[in-house]
Amino acid sequence: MSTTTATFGQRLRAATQQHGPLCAGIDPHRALLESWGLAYDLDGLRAFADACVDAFGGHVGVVKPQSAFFEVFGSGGVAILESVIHGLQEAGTLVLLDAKRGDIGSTMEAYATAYLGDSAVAPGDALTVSPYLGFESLRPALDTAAAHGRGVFVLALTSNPEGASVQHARAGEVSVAEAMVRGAAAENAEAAVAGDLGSVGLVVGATVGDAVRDLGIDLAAVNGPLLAPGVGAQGGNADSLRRVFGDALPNVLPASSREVLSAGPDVAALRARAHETNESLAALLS
Ligand SMILES: O=c1ccn([C@@H]2O[C@H](COP(=O)(O)O)[C@@H](O)[C@H]2O)c(=O)[nH]1
Repeated sequence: MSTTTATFGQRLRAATQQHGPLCAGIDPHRALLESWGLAYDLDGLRAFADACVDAFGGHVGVVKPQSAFFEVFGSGGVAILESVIHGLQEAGTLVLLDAKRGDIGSTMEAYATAYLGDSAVAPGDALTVSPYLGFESLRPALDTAAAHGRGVFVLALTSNPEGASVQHARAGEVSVAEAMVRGAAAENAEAAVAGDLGSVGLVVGATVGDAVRDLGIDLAAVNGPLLAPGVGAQGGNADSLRRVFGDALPNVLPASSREVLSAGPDVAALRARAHETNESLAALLS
């Protein structure tokens, strides 16, 4: 008897239909820990992480821990990141690990195994990846994710102003960003035929203004989730999401870290902020 595993795209669609589109970030900055009255050390990191898991687990569809803020504490920080991933998943929340990995074949294979394989210590449901060694260099992550019902989010038009110098550049006929759109759309073609959301997403910042229009990019053609960081602290809001995404708004996963996290340390207040943000985003995207 064969069993079928739901794809990441299917799981993500179900999660956002249940809870709303917000992707809540967990970014334990020093300033945030201190504003919560926590020390910037492993104990403070653990307390911060536990509060986020309590507040978001089972209440937010998808959560994005930023790996760097855990890695900075060494192996103890990585262990806390692993417990965050397990805690959220046990509560039924999808985890998009923001680690932006990207390398050549054998090394990319190791990253794919480490973050997306079934033998990984704490595999995310999806991983952010950097395509600047070429879209096809991501093949091990694309294939490992697909084989295990997981997803990847490929950087396309990042929210930082410096990104344009690389991502708007032309590579032959098309911009670098458009090449990522084409790559993701090809990976999602089968899901599109089945009427499902694909499992290969793109990262397109909420702050990129008219770049999508100016570069002639059709984001709806991706048929995959569009992670939109930059909501809140970086200045992105409902108007900017409309301006950037247009027809592709239904596939947008707006991401916000500092704006949501600033409601802590009280778990109920943090959860309430996530609910309010989700409600206003759901009204925008519906
Ligand atoms: O283009 C990108 C890609 C990733 N990020 C990440 O998202 C969060 C944003 O945090 P805020 O506090 O909501 O500004 C952070 O982890 C970034 O590394 C991004 O901002 N832009």
